Amino acid sequence: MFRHTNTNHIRLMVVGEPGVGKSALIVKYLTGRFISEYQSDFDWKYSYQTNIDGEQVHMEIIDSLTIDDSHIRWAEGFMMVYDVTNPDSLLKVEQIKQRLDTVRSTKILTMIMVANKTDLEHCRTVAREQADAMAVRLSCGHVDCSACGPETNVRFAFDELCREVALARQHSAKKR
Ligand SMILES: Nc1nc2c(ncn2[C@@H]2O[C@H](COP(=O)(O)OP(=O)(O)OP(=O)(O)O)[C@@H](O)[C@H]2O)c(=O)[nH]1
Repeated sequence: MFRHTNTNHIRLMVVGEPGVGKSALIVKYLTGRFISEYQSDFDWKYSYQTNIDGEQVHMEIIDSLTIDDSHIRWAEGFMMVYDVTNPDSLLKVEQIKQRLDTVRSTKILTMIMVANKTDLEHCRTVAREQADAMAVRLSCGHVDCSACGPETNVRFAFDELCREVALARQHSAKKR
C-alpha cells in the first residue's frame, strides 16, 4: 500500500481531552512501555521509523497540549482518543472534529477513534454503542486500546491510521 505513495513519511496528530492517555499511548507505541505519570508541559513531536506491511515508514507524531491551528494543517492523520471511564471525553471527540473541519479546507479527514483505558472495563461509563454510533457518524474506524495493556491494540491503532493516510494519498493522487 505504501509503495504507491511519493514518500513513506507520515504526519500524525493525537488529540483528545486532557488525561485520556494520549501521551501514554504514544509512548507505548514508540517504546512498548507504559509510563504512568508523564510530564506534559510542552507540545512534543516524536519521530519514529517502523515497518508496516513489510514497508519502512517514517512517521512524525504530535502530542499537543493545545490543539494548535498550525498543527491541524500540518497533520495528515488524526487519532481521536477518549477514555472509556469519562463520557465527557467522548463528547469532546465530536467537538474536536468540528474544530478540525473548520480549520481544514476539506471535510474529508483521515482519522481513527481510539477508546483508551479499556483495562478499566469495570469502571466503564461510556456505552460502547454510543461510541460506535459516533464512529459511524464521523466515518472513521474505532479501536479499543489500553496504554497499560498488551501492545498489540496500540500498535494496530497507529498502524491502521498510517494505512488510512496512505490510502487517502492514493485517492487524492488519482483525482489529480
Ligand atoms: N488505567 C489506565 N490508565 C491510563 C491509561 N492511559 C493513561 N492512563 C493514565 O491516565 C493519566 C493521563 O495519561 P496521559 O498520557 O498523561 O494523558 P494525556 O491525554 O496525554 O493528558 P494531557 O497531557 O493532560 O492532555 C495518567 O495517570 C496515566 O497513567 C490506560 O490505558 N489505562
